[in-house]
Amino acid sequence: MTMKLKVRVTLMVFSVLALSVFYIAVSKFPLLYDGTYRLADIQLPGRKIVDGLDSPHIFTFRKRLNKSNYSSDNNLSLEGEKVRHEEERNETDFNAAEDKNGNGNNFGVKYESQYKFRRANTENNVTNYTDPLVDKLIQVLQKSNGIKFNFDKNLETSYNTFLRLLRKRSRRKGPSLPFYRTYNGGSHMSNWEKFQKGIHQYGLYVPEEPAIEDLRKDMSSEPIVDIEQKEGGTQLKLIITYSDEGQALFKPMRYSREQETLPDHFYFVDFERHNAEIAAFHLDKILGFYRVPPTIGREVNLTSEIRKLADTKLRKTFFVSPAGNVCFHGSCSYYCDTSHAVCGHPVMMEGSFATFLPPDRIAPRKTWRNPWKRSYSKHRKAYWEVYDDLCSQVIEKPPYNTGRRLLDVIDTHIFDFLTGNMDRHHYETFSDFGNNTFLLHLDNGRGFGKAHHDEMSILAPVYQCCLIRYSTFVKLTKLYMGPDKISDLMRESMSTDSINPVLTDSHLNALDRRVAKIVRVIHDCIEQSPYTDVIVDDFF
Ligand SMILES: Nc1ncnc2c1ncn2[C@@H]1O[C@H](COP(=O)(O)OP(=O)(O)OP(=O)(O)O)[C@@H](O)[C@H]1O
Ligand SMILES: [Mn+2]
Repeated sequence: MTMKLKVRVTLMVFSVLALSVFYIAVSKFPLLYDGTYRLADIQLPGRKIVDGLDSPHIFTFRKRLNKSNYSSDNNLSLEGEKVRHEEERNETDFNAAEDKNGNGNNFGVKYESQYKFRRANTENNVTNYTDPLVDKLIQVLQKSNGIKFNFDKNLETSYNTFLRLLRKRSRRKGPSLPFYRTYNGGSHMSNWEKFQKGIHQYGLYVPEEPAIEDLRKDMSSEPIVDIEQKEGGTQLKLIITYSDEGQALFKPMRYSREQETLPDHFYFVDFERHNAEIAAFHLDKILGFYRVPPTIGREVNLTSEIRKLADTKLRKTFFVSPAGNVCFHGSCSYYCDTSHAVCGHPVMMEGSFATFLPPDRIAPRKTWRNPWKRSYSKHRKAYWEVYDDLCSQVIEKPPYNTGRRLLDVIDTHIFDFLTGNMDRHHYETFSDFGNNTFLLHLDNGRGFGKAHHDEMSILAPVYQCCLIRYSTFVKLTKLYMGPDKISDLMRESMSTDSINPVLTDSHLNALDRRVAKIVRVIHDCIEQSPYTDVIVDDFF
């Protein structure tokens, strides 16, 4: 036999072998491969069917939209739009859609009804959430790819070790901001400078960087030397300057930890919670995202630390309430009048302090409209709340048609589902890093408002796209399986904050429950399509 013929025969034998292995795998695990799967076919049980984009139904709907002034969502103007809150104030119907009865369909509620959890270990107020279908998914994944999904082998491994091993396999650090590449801050670099210098293409910081913990300590102890009201935004915020010239964004405490969002309040009239901002930092870090600026809690003396440094305009808004507490309301576009004042007890007030990002001239940021933005109207639903095919439109358009962006938006929604934040109208990126960069998770104050309710609709990008980043999936599955639960990791991580306990036990417990629910949504997706189409690495 000639050499050429030998190669050919070997190749043929291999192909036959590979085909038979594939055939056996498919017949044994039908769950794992469904050759008929297309993105447009995604249909979760109990939810309204939306056929492909060419469906006459959708077509008629589009026409109706185009005739009206609802069209903003339809054009998918996804780039660079500035944050606008006119929607809230004027209740215009930006990004809105209406079903035939004028109510919209809340898929989240329908989705909810399908969950049946088995609760175990209810001692010490601790609840484990298990779902037999999630357990089955984990077994199936392990059988089909024991290297990628080696959960049983890691059964005893702590979550933090698991995270470290996972990070070893991925890009950990990218290039830093151009301004900081050559900057070495002279003889002494403060921790906030080290933080800013450490911002890189794939995250705000790396967890190994000691300056992050030191910066958090600085923010809770450094004397405050200047304050200024933050322009823009809807709620009162102050820019704090410390004696080492570092700056932080201060959000005052309005609620006690136990105060839940009022049942009749929409997400867009809910006050922000300072503890939600702090908890969001810890949650983001535990999830290995590193997309929330380091944030701490601190008690300030309203008279000697704030009023003393206020300019005349801000000082005029300070007063003593009938209860004898020092209050102020500042001036802003929305919640800044006597009836929305924030008050100390009697002069001390808790707040959240988030490290300031580098200013625009050093690190300009780009603001993007979230494709799954809500309607910000009490009468209307957003398009994606009524129809299920938004993802197939988004996935066609830059920057979602390539690179990491869509997976990042899905991560953001998973993060928001865990905190219960429905207020992700926009997100920001650093312009210098282009499109292949992480999304900043700023403005998390509307999370942790309802401990006993899980808002499934926040997961819409997950169940409408049926996509999740591999690393996010295995982290959540690890948290589901233990031994470390997300509630315990959060409790531990937040224990050093000076306003500890940051979250009530009910909110911590909710995190465990929500982790199980996310993995269950992924199970439902994999029931419809091959797991390799659902659990993906950065793609395209
Ligand atoms: N850590 C930070 N450093 C620098 N700028 C920040 C930081 N956090 C937030 N910002 C900026 O401040 C603006 C307002 O902050 P935030 O969104 O938290 O307040 P808000 O009152 O909820 O605003 P909005 O009503 O627009 O949602 C944001 O658009 C963001 O660009
Ligand atoms: Mn906001």
